Amino acid sequence: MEQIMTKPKVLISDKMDPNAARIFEERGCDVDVITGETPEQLIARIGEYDGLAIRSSTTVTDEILAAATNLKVIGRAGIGVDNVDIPKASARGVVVMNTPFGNSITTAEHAIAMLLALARQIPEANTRTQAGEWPKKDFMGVEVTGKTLGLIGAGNIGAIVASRAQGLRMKVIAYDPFLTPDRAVELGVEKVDLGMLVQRADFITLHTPLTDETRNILNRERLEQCKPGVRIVNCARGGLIDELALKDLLDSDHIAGAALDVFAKEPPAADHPLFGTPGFICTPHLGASTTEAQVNVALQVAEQMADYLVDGGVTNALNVPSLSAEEAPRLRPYIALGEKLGSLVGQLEGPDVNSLTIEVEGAAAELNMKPITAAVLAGMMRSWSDSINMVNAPILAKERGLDVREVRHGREGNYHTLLRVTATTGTRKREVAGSLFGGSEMRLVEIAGTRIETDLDGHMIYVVNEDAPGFIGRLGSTLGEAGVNIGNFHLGRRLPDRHRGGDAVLLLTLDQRPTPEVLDAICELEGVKKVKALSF
Ligand SMILES: NC(=O)C1=CN([C@@H]2O[C@H](COP(=O)(O)OP(=O)(O)OC[C@H]3O[C@@H](n4cnc5c(N)ncnc54)[C@H](O)[C@@H]3O)[C@@H](O)[C@H]2O)C=CC1
Ligand SMILES: O=C(O)C(=O)COP(=O)(O)O
Repeated sequence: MEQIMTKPKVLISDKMDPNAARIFEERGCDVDVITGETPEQLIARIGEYDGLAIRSSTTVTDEILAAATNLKVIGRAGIGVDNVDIPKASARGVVVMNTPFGNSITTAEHAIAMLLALARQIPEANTRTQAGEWPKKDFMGVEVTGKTLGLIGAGNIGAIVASRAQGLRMKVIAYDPFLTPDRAVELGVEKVDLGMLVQRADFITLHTPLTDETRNILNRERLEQCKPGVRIVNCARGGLIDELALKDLLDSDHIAGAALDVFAKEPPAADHPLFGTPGFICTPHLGASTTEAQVNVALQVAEQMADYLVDGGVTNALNVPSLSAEEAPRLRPYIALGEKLGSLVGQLEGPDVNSLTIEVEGAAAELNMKPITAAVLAGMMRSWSDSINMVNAPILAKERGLDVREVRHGREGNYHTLLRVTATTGTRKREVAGSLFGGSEMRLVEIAGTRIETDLDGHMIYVVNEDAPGFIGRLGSTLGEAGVNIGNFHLGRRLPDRHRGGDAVLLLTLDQRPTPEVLDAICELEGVKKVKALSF
């Protein structure tokens, strides 16, 4: 996908294992590690970077993205990406990727640690014992063996928590609308709805992302429905539980204990209502904080971001399809060809295009089409408006209601490999086709039903004229008189019969951009039906 020719520059804006910076350097990126900045400081700095590597302390807002004029990729060394405005990043053409597995064991272990800490009130017992007391009679815990654990969210972390809890001889029930019955059997958990979960669980642990659907999933009403004496662990995201309701229900002893690693606002205010509440314990978003997990996510995020910035490979992106670093070099010439063909139809037809068909044939039919389609769309839409790239082009195309079709032909054609783009407006249909010669050199091979063979490069003029003797001479003189030198000249007659006296198509490469006067003069030549200046 996007490949940059100069050395890519990456900013690491959150505390990250030093392996990340090492990998960036080894992969040929310049890297700065500047943590703890205010949003204003980040806005002032971000414009110079191609990549931004973060954890949860940097919030990437639209204001930051607006200032990030060179940014191509945001890499989250971790899982949750609720601190990144992904729709805005996509609209601005920035890839957002995370490391979906690197810290999952560590986070699951933290949830289990919190669960046991709640069951045996370890934090408070520790504090008071170290303060010189011997408060043995004040602490009566509960066993977890035989108790029911309710999982809200049974994805990667939830599944690990389930297996660890089963090791502790707990019965695990799970609420997750995307959990299939087969997967539930595989995990050894009973799938239940949320109402059932809160009624039955002795312990509840949350492992969902924070989304519009999950925000306040444990709201006051749900918390009130919980089994009296329930203990709740949240090592997922603040915002999943109503913190004030939690405080009230801890105070009334309806909830026996709550352990939060995450808060709705981080860091929480020093006078947060839950602080000091009996039965409440917390950690400062430490779920992912083990040496092992931090090395994992640092290595992975740096490799993934470097793959994208250096080779165009895309892994674990949340807003574009994946493209392996091995696939990227094979696709690169097709991406260049797709962009040029897209640009050609975009310049010829303008923004009235309402449907686009992209066909691949021969060697191209073996490839992943998504990046090629994205390249055609980017090439086409960039000819009408700025700041469009392969990341935001498919989204913008969808927003404008463009009908995009992909067709993969198994048939043998005239070319070893072929990419055909057909753009339709309300009144016209424009078809162009291109191939790669020698595996990588792009050629336009068909336009307006005419076989032709040219590169699309620099300043060009497209002319359709009645095929009659003397025309080429007159055209050459018109350009010569205007002091415009012709670099290349390609001529073809319209298919299918290519008969004399029909229309001819000319594509000329010029050494300079033709002025409007030159284009007018060509328009006035006898037999000219269409003239269009193009630039690539
Ligand atoms: N405290 C910490 O330091 C860490 C926190 N996390 C948090 O943990 C979350 C979960 O991580 P993973 O398990 O790796 O993600 P995952 O994507 O593998 O699993 C999330 C699960 O939530 C389920 N889900 C989605 N919407 C739901 C809903 N409305 N109700 C119930 N379930 C729903 C999904 O189906 C999925 O199975 C992350 O999104 C992140 O916010 C992750 C790592 C560290
Ligand atoms: O990976 C996640 O989702 C986490 O919440 C970990 O956050 P952190 O990288 O420790 O700031």
